Amino acid sequence: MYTVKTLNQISPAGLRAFDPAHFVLDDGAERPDALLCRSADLHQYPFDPCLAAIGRAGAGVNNIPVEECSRRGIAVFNTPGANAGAVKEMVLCALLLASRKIPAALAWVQGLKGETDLQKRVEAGKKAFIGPELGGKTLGVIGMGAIGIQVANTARHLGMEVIGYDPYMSVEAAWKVSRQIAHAASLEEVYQKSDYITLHVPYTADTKGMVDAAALAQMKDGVRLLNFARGELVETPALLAAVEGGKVACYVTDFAQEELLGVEGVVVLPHLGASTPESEDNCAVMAARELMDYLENGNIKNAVNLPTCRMARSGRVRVCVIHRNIPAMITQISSALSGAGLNIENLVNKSRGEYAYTMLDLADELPEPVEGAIRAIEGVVRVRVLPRCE
Ligand SMILES: NC(=O)C1=CN([C@@H]2O[C@H](COP(=O)(O)OP(=O)(O)OC[C@H]3O[C@@H](n4cnc5c(N)ncnc54)[C@H](O)[C@@H]3O)[C@@H](O)[C@H]2O)C=CC1
Ligand SMILES: O=C(O)CCC(=O)C(=O)O
Repeated sequence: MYTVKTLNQISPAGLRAFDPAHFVLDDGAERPDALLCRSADLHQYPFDPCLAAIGRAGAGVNNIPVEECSRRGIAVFNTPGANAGAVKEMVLCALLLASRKIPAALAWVQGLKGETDLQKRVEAGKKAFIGPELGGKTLGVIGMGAIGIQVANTARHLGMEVIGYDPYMSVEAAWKVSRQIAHAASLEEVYQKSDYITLHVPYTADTKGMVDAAALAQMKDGVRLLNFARGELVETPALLAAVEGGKVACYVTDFAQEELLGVEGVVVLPHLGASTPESEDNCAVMAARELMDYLENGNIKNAVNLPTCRMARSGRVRVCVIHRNIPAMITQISSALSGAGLNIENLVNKSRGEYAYTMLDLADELPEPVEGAIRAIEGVVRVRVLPRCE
């Protein structure tokens, strides 16, 4: 049995995906095999040595200390694209919120309750909320991943010109981009050409504060900026100064900060981008499946710190070794096995950056001393021995 502890409200569809014959969901567990979370901040979380995996039901993993997890041999999974549709829809809404002064107009009209001459007041007052149409305007999309691509492609249907910037885009992602989307060679190009800019990059050391005073200065006067990626991408004092000075006509963000609340020209949403039943189900089910396959079979799909790795089961036990990506690891592991007279039925080895992963299927049980010998090899981070589930 494997124990999984959840750290946020996870969709019941995801919880139901765990096979009760092999998995126990226990939120009080002190030594779980896996954690399943959404945005819970795990940077100070006391990881137990038993913990083998973390499933993030969502895209961003900035709430997880990924490097520390790698050092400890904890696989970190996310659910690429599973909530992209929900965020795309919210971004489309945000384009209109930013353009047509909808939040301010709503607040104003509500304040007219009980007034006499309501129609007259409305018709006289509505001129305060005039805002431009999206058609014919240029939208700059920074980060052409699962969300950015959907936003870019859909914005074309609103009659917008769209330019996308992503120097790290995968070939697979590129196939999904409409041919009508222009490619921006630099951030400067996006800043200078766009009437609307939307951010869809992960929060990393590289992207932290990327929208600072210098970036804002390059943008068009009256630009509308949308942030459904992470609050930390935008330097708040610089943004507030740009809103105050009219450089930014509107900032719509999904990330609440005290300084942003109540500011005219700033619309703050309570991290609602992925909050649809559909995307909560998608994320939770995908994360549950990733964790189950990893815990039971050692297969890795959608890990952010380990290579994709899959092998059909054969033999009696599977030995899964996370190790440093350095020479002679496979030789040493297979020597430990052959020295004990054990035959490797099948083997797969994949690497990703500093780490590599080797799975070996053995015809026989792995004696404890041999397991110990593999653990003792310099560069081995973690060894898991998985019996074949019936
Ligand atoms: N508001 C919400 O509820 C949600 C927010 N998010 C946030 O949105 C981010 C993006 O999500 P997805 O599109 O699903 O992720 P993704 O991984 O599919 O796409 C991210 C893209 O950003 C690109 N990128 C990375 N660094 C870049 C840089 N410096 N400049 C330009 N492009 C860069 C990558 O190449 C990739 O194509 C997540 O990391 C998360 O922080 C995601 C889902 C829900
Ligand atoms: O779980 C959520 O609602 C947040 C989603 C999110 O921010 C993400 O997937 O990166």
